[in-house]
Amino acid sequence: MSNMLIQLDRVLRLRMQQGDAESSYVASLHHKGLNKILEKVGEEATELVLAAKDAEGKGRESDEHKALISETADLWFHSLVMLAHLGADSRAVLDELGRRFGLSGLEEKAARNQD
Ligand SMILES: N=c1c2ncn([C@@H]3O[C@H](COP(=O)(O)OP(=O)(O)OP(=O)(O)O)[C@@H](O)[C@H]3O)c2ncn1[C@@H]1O[C@H](COP(=O)(O)O)[C@@H](O)[C@H]1O
Repeated sequence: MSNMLIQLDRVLRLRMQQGDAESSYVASLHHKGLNKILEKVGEEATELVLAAKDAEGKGRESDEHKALISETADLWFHSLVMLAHLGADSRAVLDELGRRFGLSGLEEKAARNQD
């Protein structure tokens, strides 16, 4: 899975460096700038919340679950475009998740509140 993200990061970076806004959606987003990218991230997050509400109680083969997966992919994709625009990529996010792996969220929160 992370291999797919790393390949996608590479394409997103290339589109930012040399993509044509007329023929590439990613290049067009970079061309429009951070505010447009953030607008898309916000829009996709809202669409995901609505899809998740619709998917509650439905089976994995239902149209609602297919929409849930599709909206999650849209949000991940636009978040990766945002990271690329700001000079970061999915590797840093995967490293952060790796750092957290096995660390209880509640324990981490308790340790933070002691600071
Ligand atoms: N994974 C994606 C991907 N997911 C979603 N999208 C596009 O995201 C866009 C936004 O979705 P919306 O439903 O909001 O569409 P919209 O209403 O037309 O968008 P706006 O007019 O509001 O901008 C759609 O045009 C989708 O096609 C993606 N576009 C590109 N990729 C990947 O990025 C690569 C490079 O893409 P290009 O730069 O277009 O070549 C592709 O090969 C893919 O791997």
